[in-house]
Amino acid sequence: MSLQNVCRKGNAFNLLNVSRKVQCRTLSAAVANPQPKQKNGQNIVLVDGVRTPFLTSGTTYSKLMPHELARHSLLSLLQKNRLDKELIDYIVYGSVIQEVKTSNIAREAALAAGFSNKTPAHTVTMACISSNAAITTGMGLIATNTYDVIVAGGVEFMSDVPIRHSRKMRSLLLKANKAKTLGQRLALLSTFRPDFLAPELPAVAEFSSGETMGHSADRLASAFNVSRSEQDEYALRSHTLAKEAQEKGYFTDLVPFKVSGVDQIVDKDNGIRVSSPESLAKLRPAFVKPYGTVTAANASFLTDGASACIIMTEEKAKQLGLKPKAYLRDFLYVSQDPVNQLLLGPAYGIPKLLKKAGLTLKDIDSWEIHEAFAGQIVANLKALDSDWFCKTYLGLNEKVGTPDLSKWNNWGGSLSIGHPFAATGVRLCMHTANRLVREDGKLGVVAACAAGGQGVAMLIERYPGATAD
Ligand SMILES: CC(=O)SCCNC(=O)CCNC(=O)[C@H](O)C(C)(C)COP(=O)(O)OP(=O)(O)OC[C@H]1O[C@@H](n2cnc3c(N)ncnc32)[C@H](O)[C@@H]1OP(=O)(O)O
Repeated sequence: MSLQNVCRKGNAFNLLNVSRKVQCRTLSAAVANPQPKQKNGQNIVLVDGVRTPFLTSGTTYSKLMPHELARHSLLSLLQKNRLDKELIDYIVYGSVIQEVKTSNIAREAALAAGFSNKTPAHTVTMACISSNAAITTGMGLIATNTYDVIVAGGVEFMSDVPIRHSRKMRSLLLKANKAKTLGQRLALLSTFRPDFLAPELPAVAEFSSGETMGHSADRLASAFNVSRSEQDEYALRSHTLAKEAQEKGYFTDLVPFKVSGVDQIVDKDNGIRVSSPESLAKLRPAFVKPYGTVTAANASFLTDGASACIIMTEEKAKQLGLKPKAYLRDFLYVSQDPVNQLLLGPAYGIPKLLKKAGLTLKDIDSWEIHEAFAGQIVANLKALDSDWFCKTYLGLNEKVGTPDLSKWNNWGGSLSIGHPFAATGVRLCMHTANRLVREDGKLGVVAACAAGGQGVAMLIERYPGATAD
């Protein structure tokens, strides 16, 4: 049976009904009174995290370089928490579409921020979960007693992406560089053809299949029978909740940015846009034309932004007199077929994480799930609520069920706040930590899909006495 059939086997999904009336179902592995434990005996805490305002690409950040955005997140993190640079043992930073001049952007941003040249830094890349990978790399370094205090973050800069010469042109230029005589150069010149000039533009696409993320999301939505109106409804929910959270001042992870050469200080995400259902319905498909259902409004948009957080052992935080936001309790990565299941990371990761931690859906107080596309999110929810999907692909005896949507991305998500690929993971963790405080919860789950058919799920627990500032 193919994914195309799964939707026909499940109930129609209605976002508004689900959000208010959902009944959480238990995982078969559920245990009573769960108490997440740290496996290595050391509690690792998320002390705090910050981000630049997330801006649609081509707007106010467009003249910067990515390491400058990253620098701002690093400096703001230290300033906000009144920490000395010398305290930081190691920096791990994520980046997806790399600026070739700053390929180890962790190091370049650290040097630009004035960190000592004795502070090592490396860059990780794992598509849209790169800053999750940075955080969990940091957790590993702490767990092995290699370092005590880690800064983890990520940056993405879609306003300027590397555009390459064609392979033929690159080959010609490299040969010309090595040519020793005028004759050799002229001989090479005679091989030039006008089509060599066609540039290679980067695409937000899967290398193994060549398919764009948007096209794949459209196919996924169709496979799970997610209608256009369900997608628009979800997108509208995301923008509405993000606007509310923005107006209430909940985005305390956001640090204003004075961009050089720009008079006004950037102090808000600029992609949040609450539209009417009618105007959303009028938009044309963005990827699969003319019949696709993914549009510019129900897709995450190309975004510039950077984020950074600080993690350490609980013991170290106590020594330093810091007040952490949360415990980083557990995490895992999943990977699956990058063609037909490219964006199903949460559907694979959430059940596995809950099982590992001995928890059920109803134990989770805050869900922070990356919204690559509205259709992708609804497809993941349908997958979790499908007996067929859970039995066939997750090896479970029954469906996982639907998380309580009244606890789901309550401050909006990547659709509305923006998705600077490698910076999103820290934003998800910080929104989880801050929501647990404001919503008086204990446990939160972060989950995200990523290119390559991969995904992450993380378990976060509110720290006693944490504040949401
Ligand atoms: C694991 C992962 O995360 S995978 C996800 C990775 N990310 C991606 O793949 C990025 C996907 N997004 C994109 O590529 C781009 O944002 C696109 C192709 C969807 C849209 O790009 P653009 O066409 O440049 O978008 P643009 O902002 O111009 O919007 C197109 C139209 O939609 C309208 N629109 C956009 N958002 C909204 C909205 N929320 N409400 C109403 N109208 C909207 C715009 O006003 C515009 O209308 P116009 O043509 O009348 O001016």
